Amino acid sequence: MLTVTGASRTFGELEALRAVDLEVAAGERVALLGPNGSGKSTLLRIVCGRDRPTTGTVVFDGEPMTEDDVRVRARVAVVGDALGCYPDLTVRQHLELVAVAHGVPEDRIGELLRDHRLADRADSLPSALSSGQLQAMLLASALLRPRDLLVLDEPEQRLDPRARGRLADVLRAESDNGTAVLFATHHRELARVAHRVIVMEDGALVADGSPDEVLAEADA
Ligand SMILES: Nc1ncnc2c1ncn2[C@@H]1O[C@H](COP(=O)(O)OP(=O)(O)OP(=O)(O)O)[C@@H](O)[C@H]1O
Repeated sequence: MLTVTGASRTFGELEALRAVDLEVAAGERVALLGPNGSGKSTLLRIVCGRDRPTTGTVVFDGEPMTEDDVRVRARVAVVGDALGCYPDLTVRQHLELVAVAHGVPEDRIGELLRDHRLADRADSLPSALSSGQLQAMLLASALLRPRDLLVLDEPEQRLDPRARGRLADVLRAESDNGTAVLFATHHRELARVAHRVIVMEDGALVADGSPDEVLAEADA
């Protein structure tokens, strides 16, 4: 589904990504671990078409990704920033907007609100939500729209342990349905949900293997 080859990204003198190669297959769950500033978000922004590599290529479903690629906008769901949040729309209106924009029926909205413990906040504005509820709304929005690749940047942020458990279930169900899932996390237990864990350091991929292999090595 996704092939990144030799992707680098520099910001002035800083090499935030150093010739990264990465493949994620349909139905695969891949976790990115690594310290603050190691390049995880930079890589995720590039794979979802929100930034371009300074050098290297990104191929999505067999086609080179272009700037502001319509295919990517239609098929890649992203959870990772609050940019998708309008201060004057309620939680339910956000989901309705996503449904209309992506041409999907609105009949799953109620179920998503219930699944993500937002049913009693459906008529609240984002400013009245807790940070965990806001994160739940962004996740529910991504799950309402069509997607072949789901990209999540630290989706566990601000979630309590039960909500984190639901997130782990969502990630498993997504890839069981054939969606490629790529997520950055600082939470090792969430990384265990992945088929493959990749560790980044200083802009480079320094380990890639099963959760057992990679996390045992990281502990050593
Ligand atoms: N727009 C930008 N301009 C300049 N430097 C940037 C920019 N975006 C990222 N960087 C730098 O690139 C490096 C990688 O940042 P990135 O956000 O990818 O790290 P990360 O692994 O996601 O970190 P964290 O775990 O803290 O989220 C950092 O040194 C960061 O300061």
